[in-house]
Amino acid sequence: MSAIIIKELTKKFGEFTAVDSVSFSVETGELFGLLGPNGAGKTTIINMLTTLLLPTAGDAEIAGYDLRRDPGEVRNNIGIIFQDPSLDIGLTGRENLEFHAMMYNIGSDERKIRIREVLDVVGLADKADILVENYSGGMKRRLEIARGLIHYPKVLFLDEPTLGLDAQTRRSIWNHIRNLNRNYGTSVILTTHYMEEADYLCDRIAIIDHGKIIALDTPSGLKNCLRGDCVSLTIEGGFDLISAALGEKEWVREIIQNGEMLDVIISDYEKNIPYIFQTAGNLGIGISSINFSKPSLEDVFIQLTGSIIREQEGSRLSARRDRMRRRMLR
Ligand SMILES: Nc1ncnc2c1ncn2[C@@H]1O[C@H](COP(=O)(O)OP(=O)(O)OP(=O)(O)O)[C@@H](O)[C@H]1O
Repeated sequence: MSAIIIKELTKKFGEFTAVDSVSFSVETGELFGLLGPNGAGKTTIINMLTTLLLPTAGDAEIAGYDLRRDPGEVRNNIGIIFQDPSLDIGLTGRENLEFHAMMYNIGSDERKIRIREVLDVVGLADKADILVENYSGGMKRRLEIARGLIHYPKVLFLDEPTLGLDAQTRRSIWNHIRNLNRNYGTSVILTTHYMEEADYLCDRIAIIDHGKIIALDTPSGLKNCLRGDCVSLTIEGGFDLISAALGEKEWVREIIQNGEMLDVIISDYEKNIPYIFQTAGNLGIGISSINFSKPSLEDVFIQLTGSIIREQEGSRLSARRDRMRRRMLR
């Protein structure tokens, strides 16, 4: 059964189309990612699916309930963790959870059980009685996740769950999201513009740009659509010899010489890389350095949109990595 079914969902703000006839389904128990740059339309999709925003056109079913006909039942069956923190920092973690559980009419005994349970899921049991104003950014995020779980939602929406957090905290949040998905079977739909996050966490990813889905697949399915892995060798001469020898192999897709470097685009590198060494050795060609890169989701995004995710435009990639990437994408 599908946790979410979306049919041609559209949102216009005046003349501007923020979400343009988007259709996809999320299976029960799936961890599904909406990946795209700032302004792509991810939050607008989440806001429509969580009944915060009326669609201009299209339909959706969430946890078996129709978005337009049963918005109340949709709300009862979902949890939402927003981009902007919405905790009461003057209360303790436990008090925040108490308050939220009461809003869902969860009785006092059951409340205690559930609060203990969700605190365990996010690893905050020993910090529950500290004021939230003394929590770190990562702890606040984890408390928000715990709060979103308190009424046992069938579907959990996470809008940029690790925005602005450091790498270590981000990884810890990822593990908590994975655990709750595995242990509770909660279907999760999250938005992110972090490629690594989508790759690490999601069973499937929809890449969104300018309000449209431009690709939808598993992370490996998305990456496999590219040309192959790039092995970049620095060798001391013998380019023609080694190119001819490697060029006979069916797993070699392309060989490009660039100064002292030879870029070999191959499939199945784990299996085939020893053969490259062996060939060079047999021909008496010395390899002074070797570099290897697999296609990343960022490469997929570049191929699909012709640009890197806009937030990352400022970060400079090394010339070599850039060059290798272009080889893989051609
Ligand atoms: N209430 C609104 N009125 C007018 N335009 C809006 C409104 N809400 C969003 N938009 C526009 O719709 C587009 C999609 O915005 P949205 O917030 O969904 O993008 P996003 O992919 O979630 O980006 P981010 O990663 O920055 O959150 C943007 O161009 C945004 O400016």
